[in-house]
Amino acid sequence: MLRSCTAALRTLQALRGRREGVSPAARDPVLARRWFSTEKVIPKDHALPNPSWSKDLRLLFDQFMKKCEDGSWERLPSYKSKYTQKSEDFKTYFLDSKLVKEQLSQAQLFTRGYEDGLGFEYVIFYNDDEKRTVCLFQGGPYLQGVPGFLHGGAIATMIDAAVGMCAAIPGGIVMTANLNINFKRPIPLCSVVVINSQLDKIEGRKLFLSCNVRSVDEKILYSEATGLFIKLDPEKSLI
Ligand SMILES: CCCCCC/C=C\CCCCCCCC(=O)SCCNC(=O)CCNC(=O)[C@H](O)C(C)(C)COP(=O)(O)OP(=O)(O)OC[C@H]1O[C@@H](n2cnc3c(N)ncnc32)[C@H](O)[C@@H]1OP(=O)(O)O
Repeated sequence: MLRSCTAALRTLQALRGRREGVSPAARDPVLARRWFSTEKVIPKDHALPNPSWSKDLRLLFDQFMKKCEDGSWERLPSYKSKYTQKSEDFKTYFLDSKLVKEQLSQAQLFTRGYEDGLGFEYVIFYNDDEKRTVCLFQGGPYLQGVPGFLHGGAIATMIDAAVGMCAAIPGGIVMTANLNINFKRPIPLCSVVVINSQLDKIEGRKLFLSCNVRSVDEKILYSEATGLFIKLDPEKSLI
């Protein structure tokens, strides 16, 4: 069975421990054909070490992989994502789903758009009991802002992605409504930082999260953030 289209959502669903509604394959014959085809497309999981990873990043990765052994933590795979199950679910929120499908077939995840080591190198781990994620992030040379330091937009992007995953696992289909960041210290280019995200509360469709970005030795607090994510209303179109 074809797995490439479903990997991202399956991970989320598995972590959430439940499946909701009718399967998209049951609704979409094209997707169903793809799922049941014998063709095997194995997408590259980018949340794994590559030669550009620094010693710091590898050491932290190994430490968290150890924590995964008893099941308390889970490494979240990450794909450039041509056309994923998540896209399929999002499709229902757009008016012209055919057009969106064509566009999505070309789309790539923003944070995975660079060659290894040049942009966003990261891996996210999730702890379901504590409803929190830890993102290990090494920002490459193409993310420069002030010379020698990471661009604030790149930091915001990575915070959004990390906090977003922390919201999406319990919340399902969510979008960022508000992201508030205090940049306290500049992050040196190519250094490794740890982005800790925490789900604080859920009120109806609203998920409130907080986040901090620290150095590997935890001595430097680079940024702090809060985020509001909204679970999308299936009755409302996004556009
Ligand atoms: C993130 C999951 C992805 C999982 C996929 C895995 C793969 C890869 C991972 C990548 C992770 C990337 C993460 C990136 C996430 C993003 O950046 S999303 C892009 C940026 N965000 C947007 O473009 C959203 C634009 N806004 C909207 O579309 C809408 O405002 C909304 C959908 C957010 C909410 O609209 P609607 O559903 O109509 O809700 P409302 O009725 O308006 O509001 C509901 C309640 O929320 C309160 N609220 C809404 N917005 C705000 C706000 N900005 N601040 C404070 N409160 C807000 C609103 O008052 C309502 O509250 P009550 O119910 O009345 O109490």
